[in-house]
Amino acid sequence: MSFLTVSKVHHTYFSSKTATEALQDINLTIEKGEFVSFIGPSGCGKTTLLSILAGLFPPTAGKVLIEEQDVFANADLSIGYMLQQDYLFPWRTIEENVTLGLKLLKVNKDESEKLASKLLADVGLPSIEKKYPRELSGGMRQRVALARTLAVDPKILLLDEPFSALDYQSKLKLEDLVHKLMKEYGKTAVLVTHDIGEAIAMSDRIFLFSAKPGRLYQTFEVPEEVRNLTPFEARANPMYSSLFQTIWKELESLEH
Ligand SMILES: Nc1ncnc2c1ncn2[C@@H]1O[C@H](COP(=O)(O)OP(=O)(O)OP(=O)(O)O)[C@@H](O)[C@H]1O
Repeated sequence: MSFLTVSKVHHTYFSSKTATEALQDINLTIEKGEFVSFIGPSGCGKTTLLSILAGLFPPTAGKVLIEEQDVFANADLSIGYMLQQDYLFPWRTIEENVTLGLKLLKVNKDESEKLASKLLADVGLPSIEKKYPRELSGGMRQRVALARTLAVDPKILLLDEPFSALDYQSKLKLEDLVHKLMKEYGKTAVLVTHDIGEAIAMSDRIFLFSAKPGRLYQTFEVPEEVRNLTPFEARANPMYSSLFQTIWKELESLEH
């Protein structure tokens, strides 16, 4: 049995006047510890599927199971979400932001603060516990958001374009960091991105979706040689360039 199974998922958004079919018959599996990306033309349903994986709403039809449990029916399945915006609370210190989820889980204060310090060091931000979000750069704030997400030890991390608001250098650095930590912590992750290069550099597999309605069009396996490199190093590998060309052409054919 796979770690995560998406089975016969359809989703239609209904309003009083219209029905928009966002996803049609999506079937896929993700293994434990795998890093996968969802890519595809705008409107192909990437965010809709990620929201369904997060259990935010149920699909119109079909099921999503994590370790054989329905994600929508089991609110206690711990799922980490990282978005384009960091959503840090400005009036709370960095430590308070990182430990917020732990507080809800009733972890004691000493233990939470110890974990926050370790995670902040892991994301390359030691000794900033007592600072406030306004004192940090965008890249630093996203690192804090990553520490906050990891603090609750989620079974899976759902990453919805978490690097897209950053400048290019910060984006590359954060990609390397997320990639390294996901491997170190043995986490399963799903990344939604518009950036083919980012998908190849970070993932084990890439799911390409077509639009109107969103269907799973093709799956690409990233060659092992590329997977064994950091995202930064991967970009200089000839196999990366070759896969980039292939996916680019497929994506272009879907957009015309
Ligand atoms: N809340 C909603 N109500 C109605 N229709 C919606 C809603 N959210 C998304 N849609 C529609 O569902 C389809 C899929 O949208 P979704 O945002 O999942 O695609 P996406 O691939 O993430 O797009 P993008 O790459 O532009 O972010 C689109 O046609 C969109 O207009």
